[in-house]
Amino acid sequence: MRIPFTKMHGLGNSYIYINLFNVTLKEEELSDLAKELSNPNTGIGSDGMILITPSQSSDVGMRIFNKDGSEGKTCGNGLRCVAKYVFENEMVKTSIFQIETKAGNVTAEVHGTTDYVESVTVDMGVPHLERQSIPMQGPASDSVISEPFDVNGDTLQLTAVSMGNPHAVMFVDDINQAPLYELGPVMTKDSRFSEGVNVEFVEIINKTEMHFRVWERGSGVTQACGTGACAATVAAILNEYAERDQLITVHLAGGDLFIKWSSDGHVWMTGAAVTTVEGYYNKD
Ligand SMILES: N[C@H](CCC[C@H](N)C(=O)O)C(=O)O
Repeated sequence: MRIPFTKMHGLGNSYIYINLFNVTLKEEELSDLAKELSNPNTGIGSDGMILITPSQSSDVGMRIFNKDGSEGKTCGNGLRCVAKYVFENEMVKTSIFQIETKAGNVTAEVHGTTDYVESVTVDMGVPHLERQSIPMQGPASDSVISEPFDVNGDTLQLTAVSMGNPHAVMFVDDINQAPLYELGPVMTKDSRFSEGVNVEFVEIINKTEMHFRVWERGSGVTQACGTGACAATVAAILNEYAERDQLITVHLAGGDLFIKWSSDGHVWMTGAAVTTVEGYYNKD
């Protein structure tokens, strides 16, 4: 079976995009297909697979699968690339439109033309802080803001934020010393996070800038994580390192994202989206 695909990335966080307006895939095959396409040796190579789907409630829908075949609920870098793709392919008629995700519908605005969309702004909605929304073990309505979290013999100060997917944010003095590889794989599977967690380390530079690194649930270390950058900005503001309504520059390994947690509660993310490959994948 020849499957048409587009490989795109947001700051180096790459996915293989399949447009289900043109292709039919079996639900039971999706997890294995994501693993297969993500494999750099026998597949195409990416952090996972993203499906562009018809939607009853929005202009289009998006589903994200991690490298290990697990399905996430949303994806910031993915949303920007989906917005670029559907606008450039004239699947939507306006530069502002809705995208349905498993974490709810979001509004995207593309910057550019149908010939070339350079960047995209997405209203990522309202973050959720209660343990039950992360989800995280403990009193359901409590939030977790710089709370002690014992792991691997260390006690870390952890802030938990859901952007529709779960994030554990820790602040460090030097991002280059962040224990990403030591703690990422352990925390992402810690039983206190019943659905796993995306693990982020942040070094505050000043009130409007931070360094950021991520170990993603289901994909490991990636170059960037859009929902993670949103979660890190919310965590920085909750810990009074930054302020609401300010545009925060998040320096990720793959580049910069511009995030604002506005006083109406919504988190706004702006950043690049790049198409690198279009082709056909020969599936046995
Ligand atoms: N890279 C994505 C996040 C994927 C999240 C996924 N790892 C999960 O929640 O399982 C982003 O740009 O937001």
